[in-house]
Amino acid sequence: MSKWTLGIIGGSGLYEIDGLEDRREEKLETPWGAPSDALVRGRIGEVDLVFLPRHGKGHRLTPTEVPYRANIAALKAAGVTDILSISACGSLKEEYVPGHFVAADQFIDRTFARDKTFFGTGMVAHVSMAHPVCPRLSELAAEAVEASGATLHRGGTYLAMEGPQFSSLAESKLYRQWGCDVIGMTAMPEAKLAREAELPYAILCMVTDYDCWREETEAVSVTNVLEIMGQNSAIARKAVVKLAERLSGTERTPDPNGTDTCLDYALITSSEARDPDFVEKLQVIAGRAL
Ligand SMILES: CSC[C@H]1O[C@H](OP(=O)(O)O)[C@H](O)[C@@H]1O
Ligand SMILES: Nc1ncnc2[nH]cnc12
Repeated sequence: MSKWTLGIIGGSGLYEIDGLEDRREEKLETPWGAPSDALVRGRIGEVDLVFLPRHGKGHRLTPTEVPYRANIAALKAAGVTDILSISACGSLKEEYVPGHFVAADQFIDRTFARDKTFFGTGMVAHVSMAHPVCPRLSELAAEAVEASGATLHRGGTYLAMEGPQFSSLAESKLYRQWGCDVIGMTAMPEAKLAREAELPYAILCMVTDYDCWREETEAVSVTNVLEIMGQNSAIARKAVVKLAERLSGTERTPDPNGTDTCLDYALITSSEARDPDFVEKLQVIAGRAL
């Protein structure tokens, strides 16, 4: 039976998860350097979990400094089958109230100072990002949040900005006009790299603020983000436990959208033109398809 190994990337305010049996820490190096921190491994029921705090313990890394490639490569090397990201975000919609959760399913990538691909000279690949989120994992995560007592919105567009400064009023209004629902600084290129590593990816956004567009509300600041997160990170941690319990003992069938094998249709460089050293470097994330 094929088992689930859940990778959990914890964002701002989520530097640990609960309920892990056989908890142990593992320091890993990848061809793209070290991940944000040691991987925390353990088990809930029959599901293996691998947790990684995105900004490192103590929140040391800015959204630009997060080693996204090393993080995804480390999770892949650890045998993760699916990734759930948990991220703090601002609301761009009246009805997405601080304290609510959003299982976003689309992204607009406005980041510009990050390495966004594992591929390059000697090995070119173009994966599809039409549907960047795994609907199966997203639905399971949504149910786990609801079972933990929080309000959850299914679907939504996440605007990924570079940061680390928050948006100007003009930007915030523009993103609302674009139809975006939430704003954050980290889901890109994380979701793109997960796809390149053939790892289904879903995201739970914890709404912490109304960014700066809402006239009757004070503009976002770290103080109000931390306050709301303090009240809600317990729900996120509870949801992770419920998700693992729900998956425990169930077979992990192949991803319905084909992410497990998406490189079969994405690699374009002919065998003779591939750079052997680069192919070797890619083994950890793309070995199945090379
Ligand atoms: C602490 S407010 C800004 C910070 O919070 C979010 O982090 P994450 O996505 O890792 O939860 C946002 O993206 C910014 O990095
Ligand atoms: N308003 C906001 N903008 C960007 N990232 C955020 N993370 C939490 N709130 C945010």
